Amino acid sequence: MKEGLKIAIGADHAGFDYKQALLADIPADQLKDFGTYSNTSVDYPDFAHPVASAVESGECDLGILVCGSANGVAITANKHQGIRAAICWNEELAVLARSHNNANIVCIPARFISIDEAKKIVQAFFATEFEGGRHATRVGKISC
Ligand SMILES: O=C(CO)[C@H](O)[C@H](O)[C@H](O)COP(=O)(O)O
Repeated sequence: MKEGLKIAIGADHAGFDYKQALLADIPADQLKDFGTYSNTSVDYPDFAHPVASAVESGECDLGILVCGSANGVAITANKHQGIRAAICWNEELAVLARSHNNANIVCIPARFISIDEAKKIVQAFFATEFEGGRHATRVGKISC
């Protein structure tokens, strides 16, 4: 984990166990956990919006969102103007999300990958820098 990086994390009940496993790899002083805090059924927008707001405001540098398919949290997070949330189900997609799309939130499909895969995806996401160049031109055209 890059020193000084501040990470926001959130999940619904379907992503709770994965969120807890991911917490173990992030220093507590670099982390803000927006919940949920149990396996009790909840609504994913209630956790995706706070994570997206924290990254959008600059309170946090990058975000992690976890739900069953990653669709719900990604759809919700991408409603925020300053957010580029990417669904990643392998490491290569995580690298491309950062290097080509300057994604600032990684969305994990907990019901479709293993916890070990999720950990590798998050590490790859954090370890990759945006390439800029031609990709910056394209990312600049995303916001309407
Ligand atoms: O948004 C989703 C579906 O695209 C997430 O995967 C949720 O985690 C899922 O809908 C939760 O489903 P449940 O049957 O209420 O556990």
